[in-house]
Amino acid sequence: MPNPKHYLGTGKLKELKRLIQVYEPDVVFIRHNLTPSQRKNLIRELGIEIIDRTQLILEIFEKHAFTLEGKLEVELARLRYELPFFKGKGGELSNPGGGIGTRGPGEKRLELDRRKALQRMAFLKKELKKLQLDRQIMRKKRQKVGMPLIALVGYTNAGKSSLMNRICESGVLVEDKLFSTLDTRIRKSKLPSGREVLIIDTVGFIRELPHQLVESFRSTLEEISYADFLLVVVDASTPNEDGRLRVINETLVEIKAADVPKMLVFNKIDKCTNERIQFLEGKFPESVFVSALKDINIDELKHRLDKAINEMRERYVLRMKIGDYEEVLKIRGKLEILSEKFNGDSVEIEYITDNVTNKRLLNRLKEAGR
Ligand SMILES: Nc1nc2c(ncn2[C@@H]2O[C@H](COP(=O)(O)OP(=O)(O)OP(=O)(O)O)[C@@H](O)[C@H]2O)c(=O)[nH]1
Ligand SMILES: [Mg+2]
Repeated sequence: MPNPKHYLGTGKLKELKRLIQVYEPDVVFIRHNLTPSQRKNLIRELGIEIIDRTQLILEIFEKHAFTLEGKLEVELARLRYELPFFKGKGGELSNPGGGIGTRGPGEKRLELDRRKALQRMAFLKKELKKLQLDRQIMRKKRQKVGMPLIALVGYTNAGKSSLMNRICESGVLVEDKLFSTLDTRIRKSKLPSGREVLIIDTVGFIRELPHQLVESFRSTLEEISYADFLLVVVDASTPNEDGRLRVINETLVEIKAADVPKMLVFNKIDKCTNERIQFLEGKFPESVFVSALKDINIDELKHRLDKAINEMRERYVLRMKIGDYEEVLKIRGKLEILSEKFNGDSVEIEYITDNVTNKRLLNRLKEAGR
């Protein structure tokens, strides 16, 4: 049972004090989430900076916030996290000058900070709303361009960014105005069949992401659910792949991306023994084994990706007004039409296509307000 005052029990606290005396660290990291008062009490008790899980994760996200939206999200999350620290003790702040608890200058400052923080948070929320709209527009433009969007997902340090560099044309960022300067994590790649795809790098999943943080980064993570295909990147050289895969799948469910078709990519095989690779191959026969660093099997990965995207072909039936049929005919070449049934002012068509094209078609019809 964690001690409510310090989080650590008296014995642990004593031990920690001794360790601090011996090693004189600059900071102590607690691998759990502390309440503001626990952190305050610990800092007071130990006389040293204390960092808890949420703070550490915030730092990681800060490091990864390439986009304006990401940066604002991190700032908002940090303020949300820090807000309770601005609070004074038991009601003193809400009862200015009253009774025993006359406020000192320090508390006044705290109240000021708190008000400022709340103002800033309101501002950030407003800005984020605007950016979300921009993102929607961006997404629509991207769909019009018609390239499938492939997201690299997985744990931090699995090698997603390295893999992205390998798969994509020599470091060219997709800087087309279409994608705006907001999102520089998207790059273009040409697969062996000549099909062009967009690859998006994402922030690594972190185990037991604190709930308030999932909330804060929802829009960044949600982008994954709009991808047409996921490459789930796993570091093959570290054990417990099952645990990591479970967390990845749970996170994908949480961000509503569980239904996106995906392929498992084991990276860093240059660091693995042959036995380890054989073991994983036996366990995950559908996956691809690569080394982004040593450029092993990257061509194979591209071929498999090509094939997977082409195979996402299914049979669809769509009924619509005859007037809307022109939208369908615009991309007729990409549809294998099996039948057309005209009935009054509507038409029912049955066709086969890949689901990227189909999704795009449905979006077009939706956009046209139909
Ligand atoms: N040995 C080996 N190291 C690799 C390989 N791929 C990536 N790395 C190393 O692994 C580390 C992490 O690689 P990144 O590409 O930054 O990993 P990431 O998944 O983008 O990490 P986050 O952005 O933090 O989520 C770097 O030091 C890479 O050089 C590989 O195939 N083999
Ligand atoms: Mg990365």
